Amino acid sequence: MTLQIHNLAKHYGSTPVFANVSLDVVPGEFVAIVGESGVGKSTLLNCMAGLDHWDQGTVQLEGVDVGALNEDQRALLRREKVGFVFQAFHVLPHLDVMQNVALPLMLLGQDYADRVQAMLEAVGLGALGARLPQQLSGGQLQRVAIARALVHNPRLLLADEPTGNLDPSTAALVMQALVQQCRAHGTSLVLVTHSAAATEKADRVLHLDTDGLSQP
Ligand SMILES: Nc1ncnc2c1ncn2[C@@H]1O[C@H](COP(=O)(O)OP(=O)(O)OP(=O)(O)O)[C@@H](O)[C@H]1O
Repeated sequence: MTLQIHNLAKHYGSTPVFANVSLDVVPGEFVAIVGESGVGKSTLLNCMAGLDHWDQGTVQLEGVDVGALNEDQRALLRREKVGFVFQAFHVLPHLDVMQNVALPLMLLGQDYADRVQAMLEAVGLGALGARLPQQLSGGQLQRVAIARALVHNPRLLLADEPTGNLDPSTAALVMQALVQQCRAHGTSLVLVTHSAAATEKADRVLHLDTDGLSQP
């Protein structure tokens, strides 16, 4: 199992965000999570990556109990096993496209030249490696983020509203690249979104509300 969440509950102070969240994600599966604004979708995604703390329940990533790890151990697990794609792209402006995509491999101390170029070609950016982010369109920037998120072959990719800043046709191309690359790498994908179009290729669509995840 790539991800196992059991009975997760989270509060901010005395305000409950969600409770009773349980989810199993198998290798290569694409799960989309939808739900009203403010219901805790981003918070749940952050808990999956051990970036946020929860009050009750367990999160296991590839069989590792994330709640039992200290911050350094969580960071290491994340670096090896998880990739992220966010709405706001989060590419580093002073690094060129190749350097941005190489970052996860550099942090892991792995060889990157061939792998980065292959990843850029896979998302249709093979000729743009030397460009700076400011010289790219929104759709191209998000494809850089996808290449960077998958370059180290993580087991789980967490995508938080990855098409939120894109027009519908660019959004469709970005989702196609995201799903295609996850499938090609056997990477499980958990996507949080408001976009019905973005959920189209999902194996499962789940609805988050204050009392957990359910089929919509
Ligand atoms: N650091 C924080 N301190 C207190 N409350 C917070 C904090 N971060 C988020 N919240 C609250 O927790 C709830 C869940 O936020 P979250 O961003 O996870 O929701 P979401 O479902 O992803 O929303 P959206 O769809 O609008 O992005 C919201 O009510 C938000 O106001």
